[in-house]
Amino acid sequence: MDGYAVRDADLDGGASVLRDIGTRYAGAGKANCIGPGEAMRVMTGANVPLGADRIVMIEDCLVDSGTIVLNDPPLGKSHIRRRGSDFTAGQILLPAGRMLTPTALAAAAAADHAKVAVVRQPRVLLIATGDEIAAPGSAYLSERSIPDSLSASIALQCRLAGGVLLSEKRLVDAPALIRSALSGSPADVVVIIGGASHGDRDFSQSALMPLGLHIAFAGVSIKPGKPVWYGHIGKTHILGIPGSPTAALTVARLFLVPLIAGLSGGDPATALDWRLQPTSKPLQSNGSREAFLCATCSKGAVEIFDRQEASAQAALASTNAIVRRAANAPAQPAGSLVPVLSI
Ligand SMILES: Nc1nc2c(c(=O)[nH]1)N[C@H]1C(S)=C(S)[C@@H](COP(=O)(O)OP(=O)(O)OC[C@H]3O[C@@H](n4cnc5c(N)ncnc54)[C@H](O)[C@@H]3O)O[C@H]1N2
Ligand code: MOO
Repeated sequence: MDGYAVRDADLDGGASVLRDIGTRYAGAGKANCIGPGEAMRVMTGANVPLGADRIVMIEDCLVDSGTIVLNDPPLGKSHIRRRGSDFTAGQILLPAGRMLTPTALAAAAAADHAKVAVVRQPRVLLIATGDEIAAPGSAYLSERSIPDSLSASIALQCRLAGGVLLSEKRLVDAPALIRSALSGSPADVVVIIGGASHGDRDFSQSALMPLGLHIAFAGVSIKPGKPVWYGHIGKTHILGIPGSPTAALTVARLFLVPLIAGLSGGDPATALDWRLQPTSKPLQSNGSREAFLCATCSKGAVEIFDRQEASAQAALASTNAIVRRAANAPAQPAGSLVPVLSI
C-alpha cells in the first residue's frame, strides 16, 4: 500500500501528529526502524520499517512540511504482508503431473525457481490414408477426390491436448508408403486415419505388421468408431482411427486425447471430464453398442442432433459436445440428465 508506516502506540484515539523520517521504495532493501512519534513514507512493495504496525493509506494522511496528521485513527487491515504468509519453504505448490499453465508457471517463478523438471510433450505423427482424400482446397480438381476433413481437425485436438505435431502426411492406400512414413520417425504416437475396417484397401494394420506392430485391441463396441484399434511398435504407440469423419473425431476425443494426457505426465482420466446435463429432447432407446451422440451444449441444457451418422459432417459445424449413452439404454424423457463431454 502506498502510504505511511506508523506505530499503533502513537495512535491514541484522537488526531495524531507524527514526524516524517523519510521514504522507502520497493527494491530498496531492508528498511530502518521507526521510533515513537515517527512515520515513514512507504511505497507498495517496499520493506516495512521495523517497529511499524500498519500502513496508513496516503489518501488518509494530511502531509504538511515534514509532519503527518492522522485525523481518524486507522482501523481494520494493517496493509502489511508478513514474510511467509502466502507460502513457506518446503511447501509443495505444484504437485508432479500438474500441467504448466500460465498460472502454474507464475507459482513456480514466485517460488524463485528458474527451472522445473517436466515431462516432454508427446510427439505425434499424423497419417491420413485413402486414394480419395485430397488436401482441403484441392478436392474440386478431381471427381475422384473428397477433402481430407480430418487431418487439420485431429492435429488441433492433438495440440490442444498437449502433443507436438511432428508431421502430417496424406497418403494413398499403399502399404509401402504407410510403412515408410514411420521410418526414422521419433514419434511417441502415430495416429493413422482410415483403412481400419474390412475393405480390400484397408491397410493400416497390415502395412505395419512387418515393422513389428503388436495389436492390443482392434474393434470396440461403440457407435460411431467401432473399428478403432490400438497397438505399439516398440515404445511407439499406434492409434488407428476409422475414416468416417464423425467416428474419427469421436475416437480422437475418447482415445487420443487421454493417451496424450497420460504421456504428458498427467492422469488420462482427467481428459475425460464427463459432466451431467439435462437433455432438451426425449431420447430413444439405444442399440447394443455404447453410443456417442453429437450435440450442442449451452449453459442450461444439451441439444442432441436428430441426425447421427458417422459420415455426416455438416453438423460438426455446431457440435461442441458428445453425449454418452450406455448400450441398450432405455428411452428417456426430455430433461433427463445425460453424461456430456466437450469436444
Ligand atoms: N464390412 C464392414 N464394413 C465396415 C465396417 C464393418 O464393421 N464391417 N465398419 C464400418 C465403420 S463402423 C466405419 S467407421 C468405417 C471405417 O472404415 P475405415 O477406417 O476403413 O475408413 P475408410 O474406409 O478409409 O473410410 C471410411 C469413410 O471415410 C472417408 N474418409 C476417410 N478418411 C477421410 C478423411 N481424412 N477425411 C474425410 N473423409 C475421410 C472415406 O472416404 C470413406 O467414405 O468402415 C465401415 N465399414
Ligand atoms: O462405428 Mo462406425 O463409426 O458406426 O460408422
